[in-house]
Amino acid sequence: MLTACEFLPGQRWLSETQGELGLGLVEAVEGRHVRMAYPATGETRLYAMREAPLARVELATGERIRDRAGQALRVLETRSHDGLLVYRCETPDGDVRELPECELDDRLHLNRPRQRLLSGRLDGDRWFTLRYRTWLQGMREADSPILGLLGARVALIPHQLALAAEVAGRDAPRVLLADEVGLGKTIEAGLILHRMLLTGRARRVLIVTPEPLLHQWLVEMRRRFNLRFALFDRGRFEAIAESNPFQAEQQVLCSLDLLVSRPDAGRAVLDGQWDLLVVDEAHHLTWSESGASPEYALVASLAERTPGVLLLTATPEQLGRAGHFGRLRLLDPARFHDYAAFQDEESGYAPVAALAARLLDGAELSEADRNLLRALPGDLDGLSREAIIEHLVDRHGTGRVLFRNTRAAIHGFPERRLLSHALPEPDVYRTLAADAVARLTPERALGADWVELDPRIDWLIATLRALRPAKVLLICAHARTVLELREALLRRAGIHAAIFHEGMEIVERDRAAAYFAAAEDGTQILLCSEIGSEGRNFQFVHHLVLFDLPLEPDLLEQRIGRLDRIGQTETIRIHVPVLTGGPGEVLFRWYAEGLGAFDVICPAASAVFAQLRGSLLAALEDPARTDALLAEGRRLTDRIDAELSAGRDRLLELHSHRPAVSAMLVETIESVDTSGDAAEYLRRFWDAFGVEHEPGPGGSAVVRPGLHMLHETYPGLPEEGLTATFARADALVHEDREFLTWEHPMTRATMELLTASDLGAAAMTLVRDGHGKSPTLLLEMLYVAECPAPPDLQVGRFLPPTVLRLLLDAEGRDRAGEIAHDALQGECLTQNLKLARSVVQSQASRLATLLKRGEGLAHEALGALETDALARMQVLLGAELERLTALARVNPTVRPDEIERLRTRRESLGQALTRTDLRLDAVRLVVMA
Ligand SMILES: Nc1ncnc2c1ncn2[C@@H]1O[C@H](COP(=O)(O)OP(=O)(O)OP(=O)(O)O)[C@@H](O)[C@H]1O
Repeated sequence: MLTACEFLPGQRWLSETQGELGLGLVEAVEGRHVRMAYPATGETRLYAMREAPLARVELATGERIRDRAGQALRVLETRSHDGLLVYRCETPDGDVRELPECELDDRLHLNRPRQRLLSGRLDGDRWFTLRYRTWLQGMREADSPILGLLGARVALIPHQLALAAEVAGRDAPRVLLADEVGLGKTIEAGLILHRMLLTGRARRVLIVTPEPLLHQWLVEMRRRFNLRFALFDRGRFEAIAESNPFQAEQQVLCSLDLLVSRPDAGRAVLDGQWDLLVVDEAHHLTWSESGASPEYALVASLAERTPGVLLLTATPEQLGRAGHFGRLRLLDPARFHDYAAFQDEESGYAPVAALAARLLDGAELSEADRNLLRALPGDLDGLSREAIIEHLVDRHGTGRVLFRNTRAAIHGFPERRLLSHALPEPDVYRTLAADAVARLTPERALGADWVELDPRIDWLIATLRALRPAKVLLICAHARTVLELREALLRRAGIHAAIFHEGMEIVERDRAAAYFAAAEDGTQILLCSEIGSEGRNFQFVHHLVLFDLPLEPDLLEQRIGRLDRIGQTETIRIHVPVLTGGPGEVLFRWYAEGLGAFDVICPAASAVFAQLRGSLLAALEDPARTDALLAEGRRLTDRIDAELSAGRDRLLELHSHRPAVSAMLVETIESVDTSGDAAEYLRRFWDAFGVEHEPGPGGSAVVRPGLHMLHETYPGLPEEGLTATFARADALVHEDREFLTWEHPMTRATMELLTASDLGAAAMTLVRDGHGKSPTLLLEMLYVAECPAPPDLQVGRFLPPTVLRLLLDAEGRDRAGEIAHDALQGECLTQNLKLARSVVQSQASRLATLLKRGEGLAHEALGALETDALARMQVLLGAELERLTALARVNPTVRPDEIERLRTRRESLGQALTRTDLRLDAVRLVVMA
């Protein structure tokens, strides 16, 4: 609002005749004169107080402004102290601060649609239309099920989308993502955090990974989600002078090793005030009833003080069930406090899972099923089959905390083929190695000479030659073996190999991976140690050599998972050189015949291993026991497989993948992808703004800064320009092209640029509809209702910034329902200011009446909007609360604090939703002639 009042030094005023001077600042009052400084232009003016063409600047609640440092703010409240104004403002991050008026941005353009229209300061018609579309798009996104999922550069893989939507929809999710290796846990975590960031639910995010995976995460977050994480290694940690370096960044990626090995880093990270913690390869966090590793202890402390926690592991039971329990305990210590009780509980899931499965298959229910249904807590009578299944899945087991998708449930994965090669075990291996386990990697007992007598070397050379030019990944247990193998291949056969092991710096490893991946002059083989290759992506390779075999079945799965992952297009050939007659052969047969773990993933493997570990070790020492071991292994595998698929795993599978939900998500994203809306919006904006764009190769667009752009720069557009695509398929193939969607930072900055400025706030159009009578007027008004609230309340789900469009005819009737905005396209009168101004002058009093009438109508509509939003919020949160409370009675994985948070949220939302701001955002005069 601009008001008249007395002049005082420090006040801000605006020149009514020379708006281009920027905001004025009263420097001094000298007798009857006032001296006004205009810091934006460096000018000073002296005015006679009585006739100064100046208007006092007093901002209204809800106005978007900036301070001198450029920080974007929204006004929450205005207070006056001795004639000077202080604004209470909110930053986009939800922080609240005070801003004295003298700190206002000197270049502040006040968005005054009314004044602009009446003074004939008009923008092009297309800006008005863009403005309207921007608000409409914001409303569309607010409660969209695909928010955060749409803009990721990923193929639409159903189980990932459903999982991400479910987890990101929770208040402070704490879950273990345990999909089988290579099914996309990193992508799932990325989708979850992308949505949480876009909705404001998370701002400070910490990702902790093993050191070798740091760079891969950095790249995946950047290229797939446009998220720029700050990578903290030792150097960076030391280089930041702040007392807590982690406070310097909002999104941080760092290694668990750094946090554990440096006490100062560990302390600092605990003070980081994170909203969301992601821990990759969480099976490294070891726990047993008698103690925990330092890594575990650190993550436990972090998890205790961070509301959202995502733990990722493909092998949740690596190192046993106790470790698995320990990881669940990190997520919810209150629920998982007693290991024995946990084990008991798990054994009770089978009948419930069987019932859920029968319901799912549409089978007739037996009397026993019905009895079980009746015996289960909660009133299931009268519910549909789908609803009963949902209840069963939701209310039993670790369902809400643990997600595990399997290849068996997802389908469409390529096959694996085992190619074993029997080789004689050299005599010296038998005598030198300390015991049978040591003989599994016998070369370690010998010096570097082993390469001269080990038959696996010649076999490897011959195999590589036969497979040439196909790429081959070799994995073995030890880094030393990797180094010696490389040398032997070079010396004996002139074969260059890239290497990858835990002793290498991250940069060296990335270079090696790139050297191997290069299609033309890359190496044929990459030699990896066990740890060195964990979590890495090598799906472009189809041949895997297991130079030795690990004792732990989960490690075998991790190894095969380097190739057997999303994106693998061919049958995977697994080559195993087997040293016959010794423990190597026993272990090979154990995997091949006992567990059947080469051809497909063996879900029972870790449980069978835990039970038969002693027999396996005995057979390694004494191969004569092998047949008995294998028979026992097969029997146990079959039994556990059957139990798992009937019980725990079936429940897990039903809960981890909801086909109906994922189908809806895929369909919705595809329809937005194919609508071309975002492309059309951006192109219109670029044309209006002066950004150059032209068709590029293969349907792409080449975008460059134009010579006469409205502003000097355009957000996210480098001087040299960029190539962009609007097509998902194209974006997946051409990673060098920006994937422009509604969620891309460039699109979001464009939308912000429009709504935060006054572009298109006043416009005038001449529509010639040939009615032959004297011209008539229509006044189109866009009101925006905004509900100020901290971002984590997510008020936008119920009342997003909402545009109310009014179209008043000369008699003040609202015709918006009859005449759409798009139907009123005509001749923009911006170019003919003389005509525009004469229309305004001649209609000034009618316009004033219409504007007033519009305000009344908009306020009426606002009341309805608030009532409606409140009712929807009560219904939705009420149902969520009811569900959680009911769930808590039967399934203790629901944490009491979850329920409490939801309750508090409902209350705060109830208050916030009655404090909506309403303002006129834009106005357009349509002359019908
Ligand atoms: N939706 C997707 N679109 C495109 N690529 C994907 C998608 N999901 C996964 N991928 C690719 O598949 C591979 C495996 O994904 P990811 O690394 O997320 O799996 P993971 O389950 O974390 O694997 P690991 O168990 O080895 O840690 C990666 O190369 C990833 O980029």
